[in-house]
Amino acid sequence: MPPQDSPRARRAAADDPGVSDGVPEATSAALHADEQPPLGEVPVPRDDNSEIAAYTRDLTKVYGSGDAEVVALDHVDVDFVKARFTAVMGPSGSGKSTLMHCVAGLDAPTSGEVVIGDTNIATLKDSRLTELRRDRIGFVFQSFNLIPTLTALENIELPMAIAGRKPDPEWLDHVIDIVGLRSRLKHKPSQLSGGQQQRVACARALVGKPDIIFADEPTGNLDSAASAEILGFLASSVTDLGQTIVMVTHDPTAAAYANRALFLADGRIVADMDDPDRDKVLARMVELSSPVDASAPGASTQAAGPSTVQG
Ligand SMILES: Nc1ncnc2c1ncn2[C@@H]1O[C@H](COP(=O)(O)OP(=O)(O)OP(=O)(O)O)[C@@H](O)[C@H]1O
Repeated sequence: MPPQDSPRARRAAADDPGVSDGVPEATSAALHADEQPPLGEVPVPRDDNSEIAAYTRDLTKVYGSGDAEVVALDHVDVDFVKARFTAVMGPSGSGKSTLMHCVAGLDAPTSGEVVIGDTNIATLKDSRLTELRRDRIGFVFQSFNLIPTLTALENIELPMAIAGRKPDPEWLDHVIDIVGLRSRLKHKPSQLSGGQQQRVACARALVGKPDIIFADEPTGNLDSAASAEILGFLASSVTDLGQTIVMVTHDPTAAAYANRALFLADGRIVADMDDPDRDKVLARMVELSSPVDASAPGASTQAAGPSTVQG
């Protein structure tokens, strides 16, 4: 797995020339602290954002009003450090999709700041926001979202073609090789398996070298073998290419491919786990979805806490 993502390791990574070149080195692995804070105790945000791909401050999203009001995000502060793979987890309705949509500029916050690189997207006009999404953000969706009438290669090139840009041929070649699609480039999506279609979507996201890729349940429509392939590919694009990825998932096995798992409950971040593995993630999910029984052995005394988080 890629280098660990503890706050200390992340600070070290920020000073690491290997990371600032966009390719993380393994040096921060040794700095990983294996301890997880209890539920609700999460680190405060960093003040040095030099190596942060995206962050939010005081991000709040309220849907509806009056009796119908729903606070989907409740003053969320989170940093996504460059060249790291973050899984966003939490019970249904906890705010995962809303967080992703607000950070990706797909939905407007009610209040607060969302910054991609050095651009506060809350202040952008619609046309600039569309450009930013096209040029600096990659998306991978559960349903692949490929154009059925275009070949795999045309789908990969589409966002850049819309932007009137040509992909760097060497980089395009490299991406095609890493996703293993060379022999399928002329196939239409209907002639590809689900896993191959998702590889096309991953290549499409990677080819423009975005600041950050958002993956929304990328393995939700895949069998376990194809899921493992896609998750392994996403993880290696972080380790080998220095890509930053934020993935919303319900699946603890998928989260175990990430460097870090954030847990949302009621629109707040209530836990921040470095080096997630399936069992640790499952245990947190169980804690989050069951009422806390203080008399239970080993029960956490806090059900939820501050939504401030360091990336
Ligand atoms: N367009 C909307 N209008 C009103 N309420 C909404 C809207 N979108 C989301 N919500 C509400 O906001 C809260 C957070 O929803 P969100 O979809 O972000 O949760 P989630 O964690 O992604 O859920 P799931 O895991 O079920 O996809 C929920 O209570 C949801 O009902």
